Order: sequence, then C-alpha cells, then structure tokens
Amino acid sequence: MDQIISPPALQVDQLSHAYGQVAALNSINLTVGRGELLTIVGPSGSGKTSLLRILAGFEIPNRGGRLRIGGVDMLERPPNQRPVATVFQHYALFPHLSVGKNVEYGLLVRGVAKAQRRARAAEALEIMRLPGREQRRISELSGGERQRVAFARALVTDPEILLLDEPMGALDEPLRRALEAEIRGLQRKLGTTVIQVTHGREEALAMSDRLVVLRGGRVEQDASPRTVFERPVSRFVAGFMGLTNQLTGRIVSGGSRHVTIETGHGRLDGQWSGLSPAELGAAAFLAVHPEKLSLDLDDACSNQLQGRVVQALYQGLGSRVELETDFGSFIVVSDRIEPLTGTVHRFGWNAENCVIGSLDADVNG
Ligand SMILES: Nc1ncnc2c1ncn2[C@@H]1O[C@H](COP(=O)(O)OP(=O)(O)OP(=O)(O)O)[C@@H](O)[C@H]1O
Repeated sequence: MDQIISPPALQVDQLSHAYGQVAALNSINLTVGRGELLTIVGPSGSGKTSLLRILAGFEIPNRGGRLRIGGVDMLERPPNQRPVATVFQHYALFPHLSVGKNVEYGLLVRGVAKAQRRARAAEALEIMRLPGREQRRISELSGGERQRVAFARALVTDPEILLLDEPMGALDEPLRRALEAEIRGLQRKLGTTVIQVTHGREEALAMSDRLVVLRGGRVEQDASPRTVFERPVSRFVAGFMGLTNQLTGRIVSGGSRHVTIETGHGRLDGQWSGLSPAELGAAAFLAVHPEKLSLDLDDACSNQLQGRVVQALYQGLGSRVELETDFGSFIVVSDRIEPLTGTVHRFGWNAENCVIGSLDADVNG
C-alpha cells in the first residue's frame, strides 16, 4: 500500500511584503510540522508581527510568495476562513461582552448554532481552568484570567495553527512562567501546531521545538533552540542569544569541532559553530556569554584576557562587571565581591563555553 504523507501544518515559500518603500519581509521560506511549537524571534522591526499577521490573513503579502496551511493555499482566504486562531498580547477581548460571549465569538462568525457554541465555549473554559465563568464581565477579571479567556476563545475554534503574538507580554513574571508551562503542556496534549512571537529569550529557549531568528525581514537561522544557542550561524545570532562578548580573528587551527583563532593579541580556542569545517586563514568571530566568564580565576581557563574595570554593579546573586580590554568592552557576571573601578584583572573562560564562527556567515549584515 502506498504510504500517505500528510502535508506540513504550514508551508511558506518566497514570501515578501513591503509597506510602501519599507521592505518588511524578504523572501521568507518556512515549513512547520504538525504539532510543532515554533518561536519567531528577532529585534524590533525584523518582521515578526508582519509574518504573523500574514499567516492570520490580516495582511496580504504584496511582493509575492505562497502560503499553504495543511497543503491548502490560503492567500485568497479572509481571516475567518483560515484554520488559524490568534492570541494577542493585549487580549483583544470585547470588554462589553461577557466571558461566555467572548469565547463564543469565533464560532459565531463561523455560523455555528447557539447550543453548540455554548457547549464548546464551556469546554474551552474548562480546559483553560475557568469553568462556569461564562456570565462574568471581562472587567471583573484579573490580567491572567483575561489571558486565559483569550486562549479559550482561540482554542474553541479548534484551529490547525495557533498564532501567539507576545501573549504573555502584559503579564508579570511568575504568572507568565506559570501560563507558559501550562500552554506548553496543553499544546503537547492537544497536538496543536503553535507559532509564536516573543521577545523573551529564555521563554523561547525553554518552550520551543524550533526557533526562527529574523533579521531585516529575512530568516537568519532556523534550528532547534539548542543549536541556535550553541551553534549560532552569525555574530548577529550569537549576540541576540546573549553571547554578547565578541571579538574577531583568523583561524589558525581548523576542523569541525575545536578551533583556534589568532587575534593579534594572542590565540584563543572555542567550539566551531559552522556547518562545514573551519578553513585555515578564514576570518572568524568568537562569542561568549557573560555568565561563562570567570574573574580572577585559576589558570585552568584555556582562554584568558586582561581588562580594566569600568563599572561593577551589584545584582543580588552576583555582580555585573564591565572591563575594557584590547578587544573592546567585555561583560563578566561574577559571584565575587565587586572589584573597584579602575583596577586591572585577568578573566577567562574555557574553550567548551564559547563559539567560534565564520564571519562570512554574516550574510545579512
Ligand atoms: N503598518 C505599517 N506601515 C508602515 N510600515 C510598517 C507597518 N507595520 C510595520 N512596518 C514596518 O515593517 C517592518 C517590520 O515591522 P514588524 O512590526 O513586522 O516588526 P517586528 O519584528 O514585529 O517588530 P516589534 O518587535 O517592534 O514588534 C518595520 O520596518 C516596520 O517599521
């Protein structure tokens, strides 16, 4: 018997969009498997919201491209005829309607009969742990409860893809954490495909099956959270993932894992992040996270630099120390007592804790 292969939840091909002269998306290619949780990250203006709005049908791409959900072309369809539901940061609930009416809304516009609307809304509220709240006014709910209503309203239409636009952005930290874990659990249980936009790096790393890093309307990296964090394709992605201490050099000992660069102020080692082996003589960047640096440490660190303290700030669990070096400014997060401004210190890190990548990969830069 022939094997039937079902199409992916989402296929985006060569999608481009501009607002007047401003190019927002540039030839985006993206495939999302069924049941996957994909997170789109990128700096402000990189095109995250535009992409989400195009998927939902609120924006029509005007520079070409193709968009299929479950193998079906979607670009001709208005938002309410697409099998997607969106949860926004600011809930987008109707304040004058009751909780029940808000949740039923997506079914109402799809022409579902009243009795069925009621039953499905009750079920969705149950899933979101708000049972029996149908008669409450939106104004009588807390922020966290409002966001649960927004999720219930999205889930009630049984969407093939749930689009989340910074859905936790307006909630405080503990509530956000709790709701994130709950949404992740729910997504796994229901098998819903989720595409979310977030500014929270930790949230993106913890929640996602895959990360897409956008830069200037292009996909800069599309990989698992671990790969994006540990093997960023470019200096930009490394910086975006928090590996903000960076310097450049030339590869003097190559390979596919352990690499050494010559910096002009000595040699430094790291883990190669490129897909193809490092080439001798090629220009490369080295990037390391502030948490991976140690101040005034033993000689065990394979990479060591010296710097003068510019600023040291107490941060509770440790201090954030800025040092001026031959390579520019470095930030060290240290659990030691803050050093005095102007004093000179050695600091270091192990090769396993830093990445070295090709400068040629800075394609969009
Ligand atoms: N309605 C609009 N009219 C004109 N330009 C727009 C409009 N919406 C977005 N843009 C521009 O398109 C580009 C992409 O914007 P978009 O909102 O998609 O980015 P984003 O990554 O979601 O940013 P943020 O993180 O700040 O929300 C930016 O240059 C932005 O200024």
